[in-house]
Amino acid sequence: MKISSAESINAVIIGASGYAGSELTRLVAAHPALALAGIYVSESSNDAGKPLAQLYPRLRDVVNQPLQPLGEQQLAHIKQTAQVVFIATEHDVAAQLVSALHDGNKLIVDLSGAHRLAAASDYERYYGFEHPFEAALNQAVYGLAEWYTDELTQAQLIAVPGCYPTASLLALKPLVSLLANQPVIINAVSGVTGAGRKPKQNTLGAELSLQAYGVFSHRHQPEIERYSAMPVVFTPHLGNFKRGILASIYATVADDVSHQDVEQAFSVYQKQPCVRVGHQHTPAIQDVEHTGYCDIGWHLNGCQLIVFAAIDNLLKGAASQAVQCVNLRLGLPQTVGLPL
Ligand SMILES: NC(=O)C1=CN([C@@H]2O[C@H](COP(=O)(O)OP(=O)(O)OC[C@H]3O[C@@H](n4cnc5c(N)ncnc54)[C@H](OP(=O)(O)O)[C@@H]3O)[C@@H](O)[C@H]2O)C=CC1
Ligand SMILES: CC(=O)N[C@@H](CCC(=O)OP(=O)(O)O)C(=O)O
Repeated sequence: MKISSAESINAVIIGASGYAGSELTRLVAAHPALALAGIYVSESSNDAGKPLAQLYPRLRDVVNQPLQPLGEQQLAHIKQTAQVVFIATEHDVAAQLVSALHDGNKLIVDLSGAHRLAAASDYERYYGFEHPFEAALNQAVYGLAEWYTDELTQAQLIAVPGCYPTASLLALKPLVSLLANQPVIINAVSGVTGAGRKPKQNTLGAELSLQAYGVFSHRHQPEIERYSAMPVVFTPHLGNFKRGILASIYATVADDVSHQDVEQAFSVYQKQPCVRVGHQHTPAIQDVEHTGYCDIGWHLNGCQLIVFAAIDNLLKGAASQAVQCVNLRLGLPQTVGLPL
């Protein structure tokens, strides 16, 4: 798929009323090369027919379209007319949608985890559903934009990384050759929008605190291990704030690794517009909130390396990274339409 300057690409968003989908809708509506051709929720959704701006008043006069129920007829219409389909639904729904829509004529961008792991059996183990379309797992390109740039220019199906893996992998991947053979520890805290808009007991205001969850069992552990090619101990934490992730990563470097070596490793991001790195920096969520940046800070003391990475979970951790990937796929500068 190539575009000329006079042409805009028809893009639809399924799951547009969710936290990730609504951010994505805002970015696509303002994107100079994309035309927002439809926004969808489930067929029986309570929000079907409502303008998106009724749910999110900050989108008044920004997105005027109504949310459409996704029935058979709408699915057939998307199949015939859309050039880019963004999916921001639950993982199992996304897997079914990719299976229904995948035809080689459109770019599918899946923000869920349904195409990030290697084998159908991983989905039974870590996601608790039977994957309907195993062949898609081989075809999907992992959308960590700074690292899979060449692959993304050819992709038909993009698996946008999870929010915790985005922060963790951007911090870890440059370091792989410097680390000693010791487990890497990742402790990451997320704002509550990471859990989605559907109400749940543990996301009620009165229940929120700061608490670990998913100990030794979170589905992002295999995702981080797959794309860093190293064993990690990953522990997510839910915080009592709305958005953002701070990952604190503890690693041991090999005996002869110097400050210059670490500096050199992170210079891989020198020309990357969405990643900002600083020696002895301690990144804060407020500095990346509502932006598509990942801020990284590193500290070396002898062989002990501590790296911090901060992102907005809904942007670099989901919606803006999805747009960054589409920009690469369309041959555009990767920052077009990104909130930087
Ligand atoms: N929140 C985050 O920080 C991140 C989320 N993600 C992933 O993105 C996806 C969306 O997450 P999030 O926005 O938080 O979730 P939400 O629960 O906030 O939104 C889910 C959306 O999907 C819609 N939906 C549900 N079922 C269907 C269906 N059968 N057909 C069409 N639309 C449907 C919902 O609308 P309705 O129910 O009314 O139909 C809603 O619009 C998930 O896979 C999540 O794991 C990835 C990275 C970060
Ligand atoms: C706070 C919170 O609940 N976070 C979510 C992660 C959200 C995310 O990145 O995404 P994927 O589901 O797309 O992998 C969780 O731990 O399940």
